[in-house]
Amino acid sequence: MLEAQELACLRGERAVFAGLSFRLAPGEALLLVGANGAGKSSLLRLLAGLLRPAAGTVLWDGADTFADRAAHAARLRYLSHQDALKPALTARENLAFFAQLWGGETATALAALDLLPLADLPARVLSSGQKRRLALARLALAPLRQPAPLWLLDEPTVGLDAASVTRLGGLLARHRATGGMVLAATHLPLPLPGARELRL
Ligand SMILES: Nc1ncnc2c1ncn2[C@@H]1O[C@H](COP(=O)(O)OP(=O)(O)OP(=O)(O)O)[C@@H](O)[C@H]1O
Repeated sequence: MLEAQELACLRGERAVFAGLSFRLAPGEALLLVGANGAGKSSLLRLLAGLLRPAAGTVLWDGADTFADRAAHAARLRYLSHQDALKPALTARENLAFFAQLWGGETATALAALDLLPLADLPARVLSSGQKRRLALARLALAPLRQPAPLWLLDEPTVGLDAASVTRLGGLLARHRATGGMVLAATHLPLPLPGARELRL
């Protein structure tokens, strides 16, 4: 169970949000919506442990996530709005790096986002939607050794074609069916049936 209690966020000198509380149980999904600058990306960074709240706490099964940042990092996958790819490495090599860290099958993950035909191209030559698919393919590594129940996704569908959005929808559904949780910031429709909405 993830629980945010009375969170406040400061960026620079500016208060972005305050008094934010919510809970997320296994299998649930939360869509973060709101205007540009409302604080959606900031909230995801805060939940990922990359930014400290100005006030309030983030709890995992009742324990403060900042008390053991390594344990928290190991239970989550954070996809920022940047794709975080090494341009000189091929698509397969980019994913293999994360497979070594987390476990999971590179070929299976490539197939999940229909990237096998592009697997041996350097990431720098991929189109922007193809790069986004490669970033998302990390979610499909599905390692048994170190499963990550909490997925934090910042604008995951930007640049994706309709077929890729459907593939991502399948990935999200399978994750939730096995007790995974999803928090996604988006301005676009996202295939997350039954998701609650948190407006910032
Ligand atoms: N490193 C930073 N230093 C100072 N202010 C920042 C920093 N990062 C973000 N901000 C400010 O924090 C506020 C929230 O930004 P954030 O990126 O969380 O918004 P968002 O809701 O994700 O926006 P968008 O819909 O445009 O992606 C904005 O006003 C932004 O200018």
